[in-house]
Amino acid sequence: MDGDEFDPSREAAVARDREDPLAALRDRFSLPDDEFYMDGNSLGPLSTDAEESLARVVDEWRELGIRGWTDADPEWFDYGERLGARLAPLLGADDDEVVVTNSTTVNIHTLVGTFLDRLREEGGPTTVLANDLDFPTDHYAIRAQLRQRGLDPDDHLHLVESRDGRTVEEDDVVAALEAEDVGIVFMPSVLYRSGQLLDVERITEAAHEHGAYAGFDLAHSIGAVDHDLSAHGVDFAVWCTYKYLNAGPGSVGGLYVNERHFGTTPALAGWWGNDKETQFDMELTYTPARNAGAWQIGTVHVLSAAPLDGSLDVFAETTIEAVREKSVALTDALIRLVDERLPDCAVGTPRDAARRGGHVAIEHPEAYRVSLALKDRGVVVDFRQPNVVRVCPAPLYTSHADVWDAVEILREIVETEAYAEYEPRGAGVT
Ligand SMILES: Cc1ncc(COP(=O)(O)O)c(C=O)c1O
Ligand SMILES: Nc1ccccc1C(=O)C[C@H](N)C(=O)O
Repeated sequence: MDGDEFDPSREAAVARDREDPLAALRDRFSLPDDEFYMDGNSLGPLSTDAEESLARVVDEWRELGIRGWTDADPEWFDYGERLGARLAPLLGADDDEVVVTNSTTVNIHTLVGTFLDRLREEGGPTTVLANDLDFPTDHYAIRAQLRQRGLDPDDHLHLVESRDGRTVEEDDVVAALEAEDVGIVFMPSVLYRSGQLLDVERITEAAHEHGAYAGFDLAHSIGAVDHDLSAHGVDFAVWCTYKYLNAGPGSVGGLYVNERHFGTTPALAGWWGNDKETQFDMELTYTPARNAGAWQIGTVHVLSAAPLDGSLDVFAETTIEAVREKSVALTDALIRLVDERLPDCAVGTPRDAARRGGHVAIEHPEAYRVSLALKDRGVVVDFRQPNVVRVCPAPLYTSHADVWDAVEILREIVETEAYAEYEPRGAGVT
């Protein structure tokens, strides 16, 4: 972050918005005028485009019934592959390396399982390297896959430990690869709490130098950060589509498999991953598709994939590089405003844009109650244990003025201790 010439005034924020090439896209989203929606890193908002693509499938279901598999436009039979190809430019991948299928967690199961099986065949180490700040579901899935192969997860899941409780040093990932026999490095692109962006290229290179496979959970970067998975030689990746891709609650996830692994038998096989040419021959022998589609399991979830189709029409009006550029500008402004105006809060997100994803972790000892006070005042954010308010100025629908106004509301809550009126945290979704 350059230390110079940031004008913290609201007028300057409005002036930045006037120069914003993405400003018009905001109108595509259903967002109340009196609300600041800063939780798109958890659940993106509805766009008219997503609503239309969902309505289209419902109409086709009504009008075509079973014929929709072949006669719908687009046909449902290869809905997952087609959406995968539409996502490929956001990932720096070839069309057939990407498929929209399953949930992130299921995709971790099948891909970590697949590469553990490969390692066994190759006689490599069946150990997975993750980190101690991961989103829990990643560990649950990895540990379950190890257990299913008779491997003790306490011995076979190794964790890189964070030095500061916020970030993971790539140097420590490399050091772990040097010190231990690792079979699979599985890391997030962006840490869900602090928003740190890890160096996917460096981790992949280091993994390969040490004979390990490199897989990534892109849940917090897809749609906000540009990727170059194929150029970096990443082995596999997974993500969800309900955050920055705005495809709706529980929308279908996605996965990437590098083309050099095509033909590998998926750990969780099912007929939807069979070669499309022979799928309806109903052979009892499974023939994996020669593309990422092989990692599908059962029938494509057309209704919960449909909103993504429309959502990608919004992305098609810009480039992921332009989206990333605006995202960096917004998070930069947010961090500077917190520094300038909120002396009682700390920023838990790296200040170097190259190490930052699309959201900012604002730390305060009363973060939970602060998040409730913010929501009550129309600033939709979330709280993450133990002291983080996550604020996500998602670039497709957030302006610099929104960021300025949200910081002002936060300043007032913190300065007047307005959070004191709220109950401490109990159970439930935060
Ligand atoms: C890094 C990460 N992985 C996975 C998930 C969730 O996976 P799923 O969509 O399977 O619930 C989340 C958020 O819920 C996440 O932040
Ligand atoms: N899928 C959800 C369902 C309900 C509430 C939150 C989520 C999230 O996605 C949380 C998010 N992954 C996080 O980074 O905390």
